[in-house]
Amino acid sequence: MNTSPLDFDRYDHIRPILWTGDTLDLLDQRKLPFVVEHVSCTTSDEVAQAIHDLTVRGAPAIGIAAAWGAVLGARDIEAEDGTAALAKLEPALQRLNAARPTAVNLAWALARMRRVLVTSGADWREVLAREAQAIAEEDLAANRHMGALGAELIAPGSGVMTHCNTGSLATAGFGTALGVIRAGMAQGRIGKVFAGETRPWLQGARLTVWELQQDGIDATLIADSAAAHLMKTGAVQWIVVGADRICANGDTANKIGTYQLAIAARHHGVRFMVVAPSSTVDMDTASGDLIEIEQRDPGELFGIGGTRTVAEGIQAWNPVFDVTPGELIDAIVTEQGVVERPSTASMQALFKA
Ligand SMILES: CSC[C@H]1O[C@H](OP(=O)(O)O)[C@H](O)[C@@H]1O
Repeated sequence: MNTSPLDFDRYDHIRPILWTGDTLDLLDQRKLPFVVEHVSCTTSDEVAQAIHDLTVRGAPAIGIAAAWGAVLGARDIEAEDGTAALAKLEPALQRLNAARPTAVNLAWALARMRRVLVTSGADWREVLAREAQAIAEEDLAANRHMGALGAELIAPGSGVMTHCNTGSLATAGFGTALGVIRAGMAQGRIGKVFAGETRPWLQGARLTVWELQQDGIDATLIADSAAAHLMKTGAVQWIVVGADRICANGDTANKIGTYQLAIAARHHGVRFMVVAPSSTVDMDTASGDLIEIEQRDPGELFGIGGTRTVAEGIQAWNPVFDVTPGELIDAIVTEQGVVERPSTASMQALFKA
């Protein structure tokens, strides 16, 4: 097994969020992998729209984008201190917060921006920009640390499957679940990586296998419906996924399809790991049944790659997240530590201490 320190720079080839000092340039993830194009936002409402449209997506990434959106929203505000500035900025923050309901990182980032504003004086504008930068830098550091913590749980020669996209495209870099896979591959712990296509938006097929290909990691793409069959073959020892909101009892909201992966994993003796920074932990929400699950346009189910595949007049139901109960999760890996067999007690031991 390779125990040399990870060369993190080699994973820095993809940056979905670029603050130019004047605009927020977002890699348009709706067009990847074939079109690599940025959308340049100059206002907070343009950032809110980009989050809603999944131009930028991924729980940590939308928190970071919203923080920079707050900086853009403050640009035209005149105020003698941060409290006065917040009073004028609040409507824009509300519109950013309304962009998507499930990932707690969005509200968490905006709450951080409010907190620094109310304690700022005349330099509130610089303080706000520094806080947005800090949120991004802390996320990258957290991902690199979680990579090591999560990889340590994986026995050498393991097969790993992941779902959706949790890489550099969904974060400030390196990724959460994909960071564990990157670290595990580099250490020789992981023999094979499988990625679920993740219908209907295809984050796995369009983003994850493309990200790993940039690293020189050959991931095997599978249809979402092939996952349980793959586990039955014994090729997979861990399912490693990200999260959008982790509740006080360990219940975890993540991309639709995660819950059935956890059920199949438990049935087949495959272990289940959730990897997410503490900005995704919501100790104020007691359990998963209290999480608002985003519903998106049913039309996303009517075609693929711009080609319609469903007859006109068909009904569709398109929740884009589901909730995996804590008892189906073997480990929740955060930068603050690992919660094994998550429960209210084990979560409080780490996050309420
Ligand atoms: C580290 S990303 C976490 C989470 O966000 C993704 O959702 P979306 O692509 O809709 O923003 C997915 O659920 C990932 O697991």
